[in-house]
Amino acid sequence: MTTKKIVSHHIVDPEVVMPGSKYLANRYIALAAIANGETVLRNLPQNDDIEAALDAVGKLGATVRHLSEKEVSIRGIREYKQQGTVKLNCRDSGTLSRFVTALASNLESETVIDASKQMRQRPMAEVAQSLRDLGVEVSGNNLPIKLKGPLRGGTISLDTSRSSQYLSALLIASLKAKSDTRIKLVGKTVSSSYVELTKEAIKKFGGRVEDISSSELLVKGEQYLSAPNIDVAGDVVSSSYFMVAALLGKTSVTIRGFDFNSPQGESLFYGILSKMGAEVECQAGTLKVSYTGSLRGTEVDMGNMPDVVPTLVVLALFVEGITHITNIAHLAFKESNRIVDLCEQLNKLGAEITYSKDSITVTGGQNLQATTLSSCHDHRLAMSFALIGIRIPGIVIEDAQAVEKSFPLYWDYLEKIGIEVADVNSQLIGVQNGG
Ligand SMILES: O=C(O)C1=C[C@@H](OP(=O)(O)O)[C@@H](O)[C@H](O)C1
Ligand SMILES: C=C(OP(=O)(O)O)C(=O)O
Repeated sequence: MTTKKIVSHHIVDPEVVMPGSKYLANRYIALAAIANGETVLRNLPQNDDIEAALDAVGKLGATVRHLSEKEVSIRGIREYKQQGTVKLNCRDSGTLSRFVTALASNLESETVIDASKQMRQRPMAEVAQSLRDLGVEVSGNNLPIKLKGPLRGGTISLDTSRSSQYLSALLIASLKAKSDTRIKLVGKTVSSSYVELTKEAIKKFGGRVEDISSSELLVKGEQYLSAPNIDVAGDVVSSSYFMVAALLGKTSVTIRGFDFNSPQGESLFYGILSKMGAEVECQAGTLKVSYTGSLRGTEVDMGNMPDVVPTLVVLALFVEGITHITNIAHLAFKESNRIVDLCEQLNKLGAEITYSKDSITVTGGQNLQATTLSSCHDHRLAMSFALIGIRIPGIVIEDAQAVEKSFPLYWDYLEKIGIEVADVNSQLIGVQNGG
């Protein structure tokens, strides 16, 4: 386990360029794996989730070749049948677990899909049941799951009230089903902007998803898919940490190559910051966020911005007044319970935070004490908690290697913008805490 301490900072108007989006990369890798021919992906992020995704599609029969550090070529699966049972490990990736389970259903051979202990706890039943309804033999409702296709197509009812990833997974996999797939949505789709991201990615490969109504979609089977070259745009969620770092450091940040056209809800995070009093300038691919002297709390529905909730909660600790975040019940099913774990950790600082099943309320401006916080093995908690050190030097983050999931170079990026990060010997912390 790695432990990091935020020692001090001297952030002055930094400029940053984000690595490629893991969200887009996950979609392009899945689609390239079932495309007809070869796809070259450029500016691919290097992280644990993406390594696991490339490994998984390779095992399913796609040909993966690394052309350079950030460039990979994927030739789509030609034979939808493997010799013997294929075993896949999705590590900590929820997106991959859902996407690859659906994709593997196109194979007529057997696949066993497993993941980390943490991922085994996250829900999969909705995907498993839908695949059964589409003709796939599926054992189990949580990982590890064993399945044997093919995906025949048909009509299903899908509950998307815990995760949009189920729908994204089925939309992608159904493009290669033996016949048409009709998906009737039950319950309110959470994180719906991610479904738009999926539809856009499918379009890039020439695929089609038809919206029959707001709660029914149709995907024609055996579609021809092709996208020879794709540049992966910058990660909008990763950029949130640098915006908040600048505001806490009472300075500005310039983010080059920001993906303003992204349908992903989190791409509008800067709008919340502007409402809180930050100055925001958007200009031809460049986003600049500046501190203007004061920030105030806000009321915001973050149903479509799940992954930047921890970033906003950390900022809210240091602004005037109350920040009330609503519509986030689905955060309970992430790498950690991002309502309970996030708030319980921050309460250790002496923060005034309350939470309910679907909301978080933070009263800013409290007197906070530096202490040790656990990331709960959640990369987003680790990255957000580190920012607290800008205002309260001495914050220690345990299980800091969780960042490898999406942003292994995070600590280096912080150093580059002027935040001093130290490695801590965990035995020493035990002594300091009397442990
Ligand atoms: O489709 C995706 O890439 C994702 C969808 C969201 O999940 P939910 O739909 O489960 O909220 C998001 O939180 C996750 O990090 C990635
Ligand atoms: C929730 C996340 O990812 P996943 O669901 O793919 O594990 C995330 O990146 O914050």
